[in-house]
Amino acid sequence: MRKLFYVSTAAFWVAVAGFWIGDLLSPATEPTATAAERSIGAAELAGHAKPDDCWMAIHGSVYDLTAYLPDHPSRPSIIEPWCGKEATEAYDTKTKGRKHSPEADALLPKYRIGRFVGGS
Ligand code: HEM
Repeated sequence: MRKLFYVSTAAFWVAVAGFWIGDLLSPATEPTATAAERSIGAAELAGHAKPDDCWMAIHGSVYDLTAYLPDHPSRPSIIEPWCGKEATEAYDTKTKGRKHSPEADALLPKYRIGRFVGGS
């Protein structure tokens, strides 16, 4: 009888320690990037239509290109009119039927600020 008492007491504390350690090891619940993604409509986009505050919607994403504009290789007058606008076609053609390079595509994620939910 005494043996049964010792064994069950030990089993109880092993179980308590197991739950405690399991809780410590489980990952903390943090909001995911997807949950935190901003949805941006055409009206909000249009509020950022200046070279010193320039957002564009390209292929369903919104980019804040303010910091990039001074580095863009074209004349400013070619890219700046697209600030605040849905600019997929301009991006895909450079306004003269030529695609941007893969290097240009690779720059985009750095400036992404959300998902475009407005019409084009
Ligand atoms: C949406 C409006 C845009 C227009 C109208 C536009 C237009 C142009 C033009 C005319 C050139 C120079 C001539 C040429 O290479 O053919 C150029 C080059 C370039 N643009 Fe844009 N651009 C736009 C947006 C962007 C964005 C958002 C990025 C990247 C964040 C970008 C990155 C580049 C790069 C890296 C080049 C050098 C050539 C290449 O890699 O294709 N552009 N763009």
